[in-house]
Amino acid sequence: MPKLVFIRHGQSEWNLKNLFTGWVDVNLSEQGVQEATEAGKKLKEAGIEFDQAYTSVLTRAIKTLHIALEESDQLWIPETKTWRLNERHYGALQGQNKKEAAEKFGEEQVHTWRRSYDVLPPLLKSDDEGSALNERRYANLDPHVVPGGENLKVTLERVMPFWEDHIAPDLLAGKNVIIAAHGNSLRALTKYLEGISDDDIINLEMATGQPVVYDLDDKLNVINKEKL
Ligand SMILES: O=C(O)[C@H](O)COP(=O)(O)O
Repeated sequence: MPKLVFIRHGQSEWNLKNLFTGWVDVNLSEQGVQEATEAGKKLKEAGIEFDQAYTSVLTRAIKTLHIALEESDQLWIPETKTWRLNERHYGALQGQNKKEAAEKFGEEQVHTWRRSYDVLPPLLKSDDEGSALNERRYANLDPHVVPGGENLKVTLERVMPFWEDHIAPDLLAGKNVIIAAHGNSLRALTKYLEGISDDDIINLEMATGQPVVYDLDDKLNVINKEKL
């Protein structure tokens, strides 16, 4: 029975400042490093041995993975980084303070932007200097797939090809997999894996730095879910 572990990155510097982050590449805060270290200790205590790691191309998730793996003596395992596991792109909200946005646009609007399944945030234009099109790490992508803002639905749609092509085949081959990613890319995968409805997904939160361990059957149905 394969095990699948999701871990949202530890607290980031922008989580600490309460800023919309999305594809902006910010570092872990001191607390975030601590959370990742704790996560690694818990994985070690639980005796979970991984065969493969996946993460995004964003520093906060990569570092969380490395710290947790090092702490559990598994830094050597194969790992793959992909933009498809990035945080959802928060469009023109990126860099704005979440509390100030709620004062400006209203609590309800901001909650809808943050948690609804299919409402898009205000989009970032492709000629905006903050556009991901200006970043070397996305230079090999077809510019059409580089988003200017995503809702959870679009995030799920860009995560799924990677799940189908890489993660699911590993699990079907019996490998234990860890995915270190982000609040919303992991909410999208959780929705898929647990069959959560478009309405109910609004209530799902991912804690920073907390491993979520799934036992799956040989058809990748969830047998057990445990938060460490
Ligand atoms: O991108 C961000 O701002 C956070 O990592 C996730 O934010 P959210 O909880 O507002 O979706």
